[in-house]
Amino acid sequence: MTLASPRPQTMAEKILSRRGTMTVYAGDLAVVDVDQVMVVDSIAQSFIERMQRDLEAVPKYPERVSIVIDHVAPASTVSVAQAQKEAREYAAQTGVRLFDVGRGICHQVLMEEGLARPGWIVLGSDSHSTTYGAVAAFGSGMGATDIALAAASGKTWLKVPESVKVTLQGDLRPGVSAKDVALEMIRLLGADGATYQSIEIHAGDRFTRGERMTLANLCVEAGAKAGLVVPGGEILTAYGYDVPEWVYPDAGARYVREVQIDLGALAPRMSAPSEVDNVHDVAELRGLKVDQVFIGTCTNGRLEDLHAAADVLRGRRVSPGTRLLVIPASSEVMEQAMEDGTLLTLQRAGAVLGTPGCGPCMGRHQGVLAPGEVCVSTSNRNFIGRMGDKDAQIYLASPAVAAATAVMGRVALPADLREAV
Ligand SMILES: CC(C)[C@H](C(=O)O)[C@@H](O)C(=O)O
Ligand code: SF4
Repeated sequence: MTLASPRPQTMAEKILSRRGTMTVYAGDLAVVDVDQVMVVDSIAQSFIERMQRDLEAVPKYPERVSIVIDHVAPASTVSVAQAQKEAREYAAQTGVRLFDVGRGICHQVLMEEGLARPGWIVLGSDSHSTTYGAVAAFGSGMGATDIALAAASGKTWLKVPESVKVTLQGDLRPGVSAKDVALEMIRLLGADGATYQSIEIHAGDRFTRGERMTLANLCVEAGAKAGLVVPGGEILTAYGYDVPEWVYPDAGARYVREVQIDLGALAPRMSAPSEVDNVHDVAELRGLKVDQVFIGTCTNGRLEDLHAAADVLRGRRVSPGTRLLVIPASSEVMEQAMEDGTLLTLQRAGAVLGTPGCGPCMGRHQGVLAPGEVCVSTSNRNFIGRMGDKDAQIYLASPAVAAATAVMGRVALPADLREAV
């Protein structure tokens, strides 16, 4: 650890300095208190084994540990059902929180439950834990062993990451969304372009909490350790968060790389197989025949995403020969979408609605792809074999583009539908 000095700090350095109780810079090893530890169903068995067999420990602060049954929920096989049963029993014995089948995707649930807050350090057994950066929390994914150590001790150690500064300028044109910005960011940085770095996104007061989640979520696709969206204006306080002064990066902080994105110049984007940074304008891929469209996930399964899809699908039908799966990110999202009629609009358009959770995002159940099939998904990964067969192809896009594609049965922009009427 470096002795206190006046050198300006990045947001990651600020948060890992823990409210100014110490002063750390990129490259330092920091031992920090962890505010929340999150364990997903798929990792729960190894987590429990590490805790009980290797560490012979119980969670030091049970209220700081959450288990979420989301990736394969409801269970698809006997062994999955058994693992989930053990996770429930473990939660009952130790007093850690358990969010069971149907509550939703881990990152969405933690956010809704207020278990990620500005300045917090949140570790998850899931790579997309960078999502918590949406509310200025240092969120990071770790493996079962590190997660178990954090649960047992209430602390973790990590090397303070270098930071990349991404500055968003101007205003988005109509029809262009935070997902398009996120895909463009990954293209600019490259799939390994920010390995073990913190991506610090300067977005001003643009973007809702959900949109900020989309941006922070994709950061791990550039290899980032964390993705921190700097709170701008009153945006987070409007959601009821208390934003302490010490989370903000200092002017003059040191970045390893700086990138600007001119929002006004951005058109709807699409990531083509089989790397997330293979990003093109949707217009270039227009017309490609699509078998399945999936709207959901921790990237784009929120109410505003379902609204964007319903706006396109209202009064229209999914193309015969194309399947549209819609899976709300959480039970809260599902309830709101029921109340305001969004789900009815989607159902009437021919969508197949699923239980809140990860759905087919990582190819475990509820919509895996056959060889040769093409899927447009609002998720964050299009690797070979990600959603089923290795010869299936996945294109990543925004909910509006996904919805337009479902109507046309081919890659399309919402504007193409208006022309087709
Ligand atoms: C199952 C889980 C560990 C995995 C992850 O780490 O991200 C999954 O959520 C994914 O998106 O690939
Ligand atoms: S929705 Fe997809 S990316 Fe998100 S946590 Fe689930 S499997 Fe991972």
